[in-house]
Amino acid sequence: MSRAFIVGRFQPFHLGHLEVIQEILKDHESVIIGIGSAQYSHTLQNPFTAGERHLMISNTLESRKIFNFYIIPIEDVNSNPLWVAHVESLTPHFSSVYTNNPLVKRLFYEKKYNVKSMELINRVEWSGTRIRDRMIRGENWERDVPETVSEIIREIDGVERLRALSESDDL
Ligand SMILES: Nc1ncnc2c1ncn2[C@@H]1O[C@H](COP(=O)(O)OP(=O)(O)OP(=O)(O)O)[C@@H](O)[C@H]1O
Ligand SMILES: NC(=O)c1ccc[n+]([C@@H]2O[C@H](COP(=O)(O)O)[C@@H](O)[C@H]2O)c1
Repeated sequence: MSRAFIVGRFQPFHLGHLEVIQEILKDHESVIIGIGSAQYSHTLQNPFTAGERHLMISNTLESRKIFNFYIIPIEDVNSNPLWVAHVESLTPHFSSVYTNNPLVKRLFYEKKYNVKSMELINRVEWSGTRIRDRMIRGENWERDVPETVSEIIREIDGVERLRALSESDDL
C-alpha cells in the first residue's frame, strides 16, 4: 500500500472524478488530490476558485466517509520541465500518478514515476466541459455531480457566474 497522486482542474468535481478516486483508494492507503491551474477562476474553462474546488472535493469525500486524502492546490508554472519538481515541492511523497492527460503522463514518466491511466467512466455525461455547457444552456447538470457539489454551486451562484462569463466578449 502506498500514496497515489491524481491531478485535475475539477471544474467542477463530478461523479467520474469521485468514482476514480474510490477506485484508486482500493489500491493505495491514501490519495493526494492536486487541484491544477489553482490560480485560475472566473473564466469559461475555469469558473471556480481553488477554494471552491477544495470545498467541493472535501465535502463530497467526507460525506462518503472517506478521510484518507490530501488536497493540494497547485498553480501552473511557465516551464513544463520544472512542473513535476513544483508538484513535489508542495505534496507529500507519492509513488503512483493517475492521469489521462498526455502532457502530465509524459512529464511524470520522464521523472521515472509509475504512471497509470484511468478508464473513462460514462464520459458522455461525466465531463467538466459538458457539465459547464449544460449549466450555460440551462440544461440538467445536477445529476452528474455529487449532491454536495450542487449545493456549493448553488450557494456561490455558480451557474449565474458561468452564464455571465459566457456573455462577455473578451474571454
Ligand atoms: N468520467 C471520467 N472517468 C474517468 N476519469 C475521468 C473522467 N472525467 C475526467 N477524468 C479524469 O480525471 C482527471 C482530471 O480531470 P479534469 O479535472 O480535467 O476533468 P474533465 O471532466 O476532463 O474536465 P474538462 O472537460 O474541464 O477538461 C483527468 O485525468 C481526466 O481524464
Ligand atoms: N507547466 C505547468 O504548469 C503544467 C504542466 C502540466 C500540467 N499542468 C496542470 O495540470 C493539470 C492537469 O489537469 P487536467 O488533466 O484536468 O488537464 C492542469 O491544471 C494543468 O494546467 C500544469
